[in-house]
Amino acid sequence: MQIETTPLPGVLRITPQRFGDHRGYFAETYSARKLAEAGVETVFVQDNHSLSRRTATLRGLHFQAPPWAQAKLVRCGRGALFDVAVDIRRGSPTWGRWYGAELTEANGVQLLIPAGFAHGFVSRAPDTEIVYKCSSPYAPETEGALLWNDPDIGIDWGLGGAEPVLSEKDAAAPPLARFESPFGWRDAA
Ligand SMILES: Cc1cn([C@H]2C[C@H](O)[C@@H](COP(=O)(O)OP(=O)(O)O[C@H]3O[C@H](C)C(=O)[C@H](O)[C@H]3O)O2)c(=O)[nH]c1=O
Repeated sequence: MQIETTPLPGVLRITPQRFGDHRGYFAETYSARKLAEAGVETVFVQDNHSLSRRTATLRGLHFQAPPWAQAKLVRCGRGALFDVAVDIRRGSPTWGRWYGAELTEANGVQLLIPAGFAHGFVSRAPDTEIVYKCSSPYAPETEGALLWNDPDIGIDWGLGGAEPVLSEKDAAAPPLARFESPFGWRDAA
């Protein structure tokens, strides 16, 4: 399992080892022991799985506020997606900065996104399935959202001019300028 830092401190890029043979491949997609060896002690309590039927389906930017803030370990189970994390911790030196990576079933790459970051992704193939572990259970009363195409964040989703498929909630999310973050820079997750 390769665990690498990214240009956005706190967000990690994880690539599990794949053992290929004539049948296909095997990979440990989550290992508490290997993450702990790399200093990652996050305890996950819920697995999520969503299917996005159409290419350019965009879900995000979402988070849950404390005390139900969620760190996420994200991977693509089928198809391809571009996964994005945005630092929304007030006072953080990287406030409002984003990092994205292409996660595909073929590359097996994962992102570990700490609590205090908003998360979103856009599908890059039909019938794309995202699978991710969360460090807190679903708490809808603490859910928040940030506008996916806020120019002050400036995410390049790689849409190539395609109109994204959005939920009503996501289309109406506030931009950073009108956003009250529940996260402080040094808040515990
Ligand atoms: C997130 C969640 C949702 N639900 C139910 C609530 C709705 O009836 C239905 C769809 O929920 P939603 O439209 O919020 O799903 P997404 O737009 O994919 O939201 C997720 O997308 C971004 C990328 C995330 O990182 C979050 O996990 C989450 O916000 O699933 C649950 O029952 N449990 C849950 O943990």
